[in-house]
Amino acid sequence: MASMIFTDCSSSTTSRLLPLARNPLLRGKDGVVLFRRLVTLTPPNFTSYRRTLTLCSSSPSPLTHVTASLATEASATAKIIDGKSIAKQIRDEISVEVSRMKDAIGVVPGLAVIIVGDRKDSVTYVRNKRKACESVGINSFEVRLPEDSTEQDVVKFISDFNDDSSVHGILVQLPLPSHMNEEKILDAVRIEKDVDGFNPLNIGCLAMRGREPMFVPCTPKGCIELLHRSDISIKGKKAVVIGRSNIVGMPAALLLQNENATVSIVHSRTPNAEELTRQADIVIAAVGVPNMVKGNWIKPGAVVIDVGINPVEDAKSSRGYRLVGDVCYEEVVKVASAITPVPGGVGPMTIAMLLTNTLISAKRAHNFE
Ligand SMILES: Nc1nc(=O)c2c([nH]1)NC[C@@H]1CN(c3ccc(C(=O)N[C@@H](CCC(=O)O)C(=O)O)cc3)C=[N+]21
Repeated sequence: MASMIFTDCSSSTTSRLLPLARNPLLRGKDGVVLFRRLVTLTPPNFTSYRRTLTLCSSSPSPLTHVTASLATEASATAKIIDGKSIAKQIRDEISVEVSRMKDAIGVVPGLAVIIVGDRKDSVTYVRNKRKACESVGINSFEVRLPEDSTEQDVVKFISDFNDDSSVHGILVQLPLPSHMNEEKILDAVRIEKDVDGFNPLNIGCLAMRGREPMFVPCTPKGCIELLHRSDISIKGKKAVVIGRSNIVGMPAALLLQNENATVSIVHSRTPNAEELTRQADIVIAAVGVPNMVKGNWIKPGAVVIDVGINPVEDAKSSRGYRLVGDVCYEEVVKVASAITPVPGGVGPMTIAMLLTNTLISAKRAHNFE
């Protein structure tokens, strides 16, 4: 018997995406659509959330008597963690602080962003960052260099910003063109202005007990802030981070550990990734694979933070694509107790944390409490 699940977020099995009548797995010999009872390979307590197409019974005949019923068993739905509105709240708090600082000592925080090339997504993010700065009264400086610039060109601008006292944060938009050495360029940013927190010395401090990092990297910091502001306690919880990147997975795991969670990191070479993830009370997914984390990876009642922002083709969207997370939202929303949406989850928080770090940097530079 075919084992199959119909969901809107299946990414791996093409047959799931085919319309029923064209799907050879569901076609009877004579071309009549043959519905089968769908068997899911999930433990019994996971079956309730699944929207299974329960059709016919194990005896397929007579074919003329085909009945289809869409059985949707009622089940709890996760609380949606609204990153967009939490980020707005944070920007409002930053605005207040920026004004207070300006009134008290006449200093306005400044953020410099360097972008090389014209990747559509990078241009969008940089524009969003500029708008966010404007909305809170932070000065923004933007440098856009052509794709064929040299490393020296980029480093020259970084050096100028390093020496400019009106700039408190410097961000080099990633990814850089492939002919550039990313490490070398990022190393040129003074650690006191590295609001991304990517400097290895900074990561070292983040990892060590009793040390204070200069800046906490924005995306992982945004994830933790979402948990705090949603009154989700981390202490003593089992957390799984899926993905081990330098900019999200690894620092996210360090932060969770610092919050006294017991942390596992699951990655592409983890043989039992699903099983480990299923034990977690808190899951942070940061792999960059659309819809990878299915409903049956999640323990009922777990909290799920989806860091993925994967563009997938969508002719219906004006941009020609839409964004999907690393988590199969439609499935997981029925199992988890709380979940972040994509868009509108972690993305806006990343930018809010960038503004926070820029404010922290300006306050530190001027000894302003
Ligand atoms: N040096 C550096 N620092 C970064 O922090 C950095 C970077 N490079 N390179 C690219 C990634 C990605 N990133 C995002 C920020 C905001 C949204 C965001 O606001 N997303 C919106 C949707 C935006 C849209 O609709 O396109 C949302 O999720 O709701 C997404 C992605 C920062 N990054």
